[in-house]
Amino acid sequence: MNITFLGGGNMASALIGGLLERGFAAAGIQVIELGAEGRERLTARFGVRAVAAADATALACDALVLAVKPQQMKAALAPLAGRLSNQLVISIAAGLRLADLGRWLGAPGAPYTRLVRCMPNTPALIGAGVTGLYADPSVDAAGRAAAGRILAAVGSTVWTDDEEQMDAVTAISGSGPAYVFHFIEALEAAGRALGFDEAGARRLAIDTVLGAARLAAGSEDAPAVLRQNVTSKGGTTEAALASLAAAGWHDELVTAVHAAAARGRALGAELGRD
Ligand SMILES: NC(=O)C1=CN([C@@H]2O[C@H](COP(=O)(O)OP(=O)(O)OC[C@H]3O[C@@H](n4cnc5c(N)ncnc54)[C@H](OP(=O)(O)O)[C@@H]3O)[C@@H](O)[C@H]2O)C=CC1
Ligand SMILES: O=C(O)[C@@H]1CCC=N1
Repeated sequence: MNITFLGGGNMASALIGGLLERGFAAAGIQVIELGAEGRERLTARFGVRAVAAADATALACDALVLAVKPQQMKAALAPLAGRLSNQLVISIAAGLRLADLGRWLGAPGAPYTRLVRCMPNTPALIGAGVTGLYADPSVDAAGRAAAGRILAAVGSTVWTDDEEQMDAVTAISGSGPAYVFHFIEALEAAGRALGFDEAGARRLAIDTVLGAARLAAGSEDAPAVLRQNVTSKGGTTEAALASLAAAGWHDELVTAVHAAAARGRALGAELGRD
């Protein structure tokens, strides 16, 4: 499979690194990247062909991965409009709907429909991402399998057959690493306040999150059961959880995820208007 990336920033680099590690050949990967520095970095790091604009060689691919910022997408797709034959187009952009991407990519009156919308996350950088995927109903099983293979190179995959759920995926797992990093920051700050130096507090915080996530991933017990296993009657955890409950922490996090999903929907509506 030959893959071309439109945009060669953070997420494209994560995906390319994962694909190469999984045995995809560098010769089968190209990147269309505006920045000269970015192009040099991509070629030096991955040995892939990087070009400033979509030439015929870049478009002679099986899959085109759209990896520019949502706000950059319409302008980035303009030079491609009406030039695609049957390439599978995979967007990783937050918010943007397939109908709008298809309109921007197609010829007048003939929207492009061989489209898959995905939402990976930054742990993809170390092959530990999770990606939600939604395919236009016209995409055949081979197209879905190809998209799944590309994203599986950087972690696990979860399909949905409802495009609206992609805003939920974005809010839960796309943005999710930021919530976890924020949690680590708070645990580290607490460690500092309780007398540890930065390195010690950070080690305790990060390894706690890492260990708990690995335990949850490998356990048949639900996270609530694992939490109860830590919580001794009349003990320290119970005191902390009571304090979190009084602060409404659980509900606040649910509200925050709703805010992210709403922002994804609004972004799609705003950017898709024209
Ligand atoms: N960051 C995250 O956690 C996640 C991001 N995403 C999505 O991934 C996409 C990419 O995000 P990210 O990698 O963080 O962004 P980056 O800004 O790191 O990468 C985008 C790249 O595209 C380049 N670019 C801009 N316009 C064009 C163009 N017309 N033609 C070619 N290249 C262009 C940019 O160059 P320049 O810098 O010069 O503008 C930049 O190098 C976004 O749509 C985002 O919603 C998805 C999941 C998680
Ligand atoms: O914050 C954002 O909009 C992007 C999408 C998911 C993670 N980062």
